[in-house]
Amino acid sequence: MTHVKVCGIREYEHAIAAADAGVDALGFVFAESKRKVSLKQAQSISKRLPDHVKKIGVFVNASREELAESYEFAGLDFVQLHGNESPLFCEQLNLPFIKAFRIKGEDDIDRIKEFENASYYLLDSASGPYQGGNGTQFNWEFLNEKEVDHNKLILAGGLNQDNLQKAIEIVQPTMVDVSSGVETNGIKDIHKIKRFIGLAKQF
Ligand SMILES: O=C(O)c1ccccc1NCC(=O)[C@H](O)[C@H](O)COP(=O)(O)O
Repeated sequence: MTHVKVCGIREYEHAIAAADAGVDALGFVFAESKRKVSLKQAQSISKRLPDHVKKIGVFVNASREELAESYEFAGLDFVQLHGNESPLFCEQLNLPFIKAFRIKGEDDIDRIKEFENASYYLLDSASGPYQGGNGTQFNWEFLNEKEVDHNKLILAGGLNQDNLQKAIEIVQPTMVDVSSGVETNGIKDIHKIKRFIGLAKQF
């Protein structure tokens, strides 16, 4: 069964609806974004959620100090790194981390090898103006010839209820990540969240 992460959570009612529908992880964006939350907002949501739902903080080129403080303050289980964080920076972090990769071509997938101590690798699209959450898809076929540990693979980028089944069949990730695909007019939509989670759990 494929695990599900819903990213860009800003409201408790969306978080608890996702938790009740069986979500495995929720993402709080601390980087510059229309989905940005404060540490206090994230903490207030995070502490009311069940322990089995993993809380993930999303960052772009944050300092070690910011990552460590945010991890503690907001009760995070992982930090998710969407910037140019180097393998050395990640190795010395001493926090459970997910490294995000923006995939333009097959070669971008080879960079995963440099981050062996990542808990997960999140593959996202490179198209769109932001470092993540663009609602755009990359070519999943790029993974075809690659030796990647699928138990550590999170697929992101433009997923929605219409392309989810095909995405899971082609990529076989351990987890799928969605943000734009469960929004209506830029706001999380509880019906879409529930439908997406229910669908992912069938595969
Ligand atoms: O969601 C954002 O606004 C964001 C901004 C800056 C860095 C990362 C961001 N999101 C990270 C995620 O994990 C998203 O869920 C992922 O990029 C997929 O988003 P989408 O294509 O909208 O489903």
